[in-house]
Amino acid sequence: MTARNISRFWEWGRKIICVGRNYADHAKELKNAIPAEPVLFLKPPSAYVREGSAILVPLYTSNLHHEVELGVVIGKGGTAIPQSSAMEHVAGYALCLDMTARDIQDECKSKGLPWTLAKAFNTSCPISEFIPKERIPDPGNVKLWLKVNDQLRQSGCTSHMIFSIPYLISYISDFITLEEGDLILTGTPQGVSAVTEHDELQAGIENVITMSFRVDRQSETKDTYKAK
Ligand SMILES: O=C([O-])CC(=O)C(=O)O
Ligand SMILES: [Mg+2]
Repeated sequence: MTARNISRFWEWGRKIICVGRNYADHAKELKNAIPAEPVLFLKPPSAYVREGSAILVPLYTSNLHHEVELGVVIGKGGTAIPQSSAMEHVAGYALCLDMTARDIQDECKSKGLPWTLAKAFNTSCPISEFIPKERIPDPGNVKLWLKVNDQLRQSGCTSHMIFSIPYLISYISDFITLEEGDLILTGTPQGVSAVTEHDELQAGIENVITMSFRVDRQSETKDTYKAK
């Protein structure tokens, strides 16, 4: 048996914990209140998609949005981790997209239902290569950007996060035990917008990494989700 390698964390089948509304400009563009505590939701490991494969638009949405986010890869698990030692639990980072079926999310919000079908579908979590911790000495001050068909749509800096990475690790681990190989998506800055099939997405962490994905339509005709 070969040893597991954290640089292929997406193969481990661990949790993807997402933070929402962590940038005031994005909360504002969707007319959401600035949260007093982090807003959390989950994606399953089946949401991962790697460069070379396409992001598939679910058949039930007509408004699939991109959200570029810094991902934090957990290297050492823990429960009730204090903020002061939170960074010792980080193995590295990944550039991530939190693909969101915005129309479905709006509907779930209005009905008071969970966001699962809006956020957790197959290919809803495109990720870059693993970025070792040393390559981002200050994760609280990196620039994220995203282009659709060469047009800049999102450009933000992690210094504008409402809740810092140590705060998020500490907060989450009070409720959900963090395990080696878990990924935390830290929220998106403003500029989210719709993508459709044949679009080309490019995203980057300035001076660290870039990645690209194409968008395709789901080929199956099975559409079991009934919105009405
Ligand atoms: O769907 C949303 O707007 C919440 C979210 O994921 C984010 O802010 O990154
Ligand atoms: Mg998000």
